[in-house]
Formats: sequence, C-alpha cells, structure tokens
Amino acid sequence: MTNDFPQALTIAGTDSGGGAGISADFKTMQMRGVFATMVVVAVTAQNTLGVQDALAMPPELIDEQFASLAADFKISACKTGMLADPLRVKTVVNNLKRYNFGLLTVDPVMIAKGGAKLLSDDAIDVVRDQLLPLADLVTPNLPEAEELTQMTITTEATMATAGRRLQSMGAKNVLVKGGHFSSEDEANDYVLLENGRSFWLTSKRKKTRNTHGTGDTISSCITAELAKGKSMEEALRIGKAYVEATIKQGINVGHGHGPLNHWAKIRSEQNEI
Ligand SMILES: Nc1ncnc2c1ncn2[C@@H]1O[C@H](COP(=O)(O)OP(=O)(O)O)[C@@H](O)[C@H]1O
Ligand SMILES: Cc1ncc(COP(=O)(O)OP(=O)(O)O)c(N)n1
Repeated sequence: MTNDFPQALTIAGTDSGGGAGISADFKTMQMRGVFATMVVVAVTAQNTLGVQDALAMPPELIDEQFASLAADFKISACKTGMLADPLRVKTVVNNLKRYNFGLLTVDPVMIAKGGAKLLSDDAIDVVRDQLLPLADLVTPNLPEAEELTQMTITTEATMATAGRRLQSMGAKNVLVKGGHFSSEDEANDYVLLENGRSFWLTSKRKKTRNTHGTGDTISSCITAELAKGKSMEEALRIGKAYVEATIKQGINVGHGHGPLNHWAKIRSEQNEI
C-alpha cells in the first residue's frame, strides 16, 4: 500500500469562526492539494469580532495526538501556530524532537487582530530559545519580530536587521511579514534564505478590513508547498501569491475583520484545472 500523497501537519489552535488558526490552515492546505492533519494545542471561541474565550489542551492529549499521527502518516512538512503558554510550547518542542514530521515552519503567533493574547508573555523566551532553533522557516509579523529580537522595526532596513537576528537565533530561513508596516500602498515581506541570499516579496496593499487569518494562510500555504517538494524559495513565492489572491479576491463574512477567500486562485494558475 502506498502512502505517497503529500501530507502536512498544523500544530496550532482552532478558530470557531473559521478564519484563522487550524481552520485557515486546513482550508489552505486543501486548496493547495495537500492532505492536512492537525495537533490541536488550544481551542478558541472566536469570530470576526475577536476572541471571546480560549482553553489550552492538556499536555498528555497533545502528546497523544502527535503519537497518533506518527503511527500512521507520512508527513513531510509541518507548521506551528497558536501555542498558548510555556508548558504547551515545551510539549510541542519535545514532540518535534521525538518524531520526524519533515520541514518545520514556525509561525510565532502572539496576539490576534482584536488584541487577545494567544501566547502568554512568559512563553516568548521559550519560543525563542527552544522552538526557533528547530525551525526551517520562521514567519513573524512585525510585532512578533520585535518581541523576538527586542528591537524596534519601522523601516525596511530594520526589517532586514531583524531577519538576520532571527537567523542568528537558529531559524534557517526567515520571512519577516510586512502587513503591519506603515506603508499605505504596499505590503512587502522580507526574506532571508539559509544560503545568505535575501529578497523582497512585494504586493500592493488592498484597503480592506477582511484580513483575518493572513498570517496563518501564508504560513500554511508555504508548508503545503514544502510538503509537495517545492524549494524554500518557490514555496515562499507561492505563499505570497496565494495570500495576496485570498485578500484581493475577498469575500464578506461576519461583522468585524472578515476572513479571506480561500477559494481564490493565484493569477498564474487561473487557467489550470
Ligand atoms: N491589506 C493587505 N493587502 C495585501 N497584502 C496584505 C495585506 N495585509 C497583509 N498582507 C500580507 O499578508 C501576509 C500576512 O501579513 P501580516 O499582517 O504581516 O501577518 P499576520 O497576519 O501574522 O499579522 C503578508 O504577506 C502581508 O504582506
Ligand atoms: C487560533 C488562532 N490562531 C492564530 C490566530 C492569528 O492568526 P493571524 O493569521 O495572525 O490572523 P489575525 O488574528 O491577525 O487576524 C488567531 N486569531 N486564532
């Protein structure tokens, strides 16, 4: 029996509103043609207006989910998202060391758009010291990059400096996302690759409130592409093009920061079946 269909894993929190977290990861991986699996680290009561409640899973249940997946699937790329607190970060780190789930993307999710903390303050050091050194790719937004590097990021030059610092902390490749950058016209992300090459992934900024789940969507798209065997650079370029499409071909759902259109097609792929 073959087990060769591309399989990926998201280790994160759920969003009952369907827009972010594991919910966005599953839609993205499905759309990118990859079989998605999950380890639920936390459950949130959430909608487009904010996070109303959250509960972290018992570490034993997190361990069991990892064991279940390791016993049955051939996962070639995985990502982390909401990890809640130091105990859950350490539990995830231990499991990532115990099993081989392929290339690891760390999306160091800290705060939701509405302001809710998805990672406690005392877990930030654990992410920096224990999770980042395992990462093939880290994908912080600007506030997350500022927390991890303890520097202020307001310019393209400081985005690049932050990228270098994150790499020196052990992440092989770095994507510093520019969605929170002050430019009204552009949303540009900085990439620093393992081989020292750097470049920008550029995009016009769409004026819209419907950007709930952008970070999850780009990181899970990259993870899906890595699971299919794409190179890191190809996966990053496809991730940027996909998240741009999901924002630009937007839909209206809910009454707050609405979710993305995960059915969106990357322009260059629109005529493909
Ligand atoms: N209004 C927008 N228009 C176009 N691209 C955007 C917009 N907002 C965010 N992006 C892009 O979406 C991705 C995630 O953005 P960002 O907001 O930085 O991360 P997060 O969702 O984790 O806070 C990045 O590629 C960023 O450039
Ligand atoms: C359960 C859960 N995980 C992650 C997030 C944050 O997702 P993100 O893509 O950064 O989107 P916004 O929160 O910025 O809209 C979340 N909200 N919930």
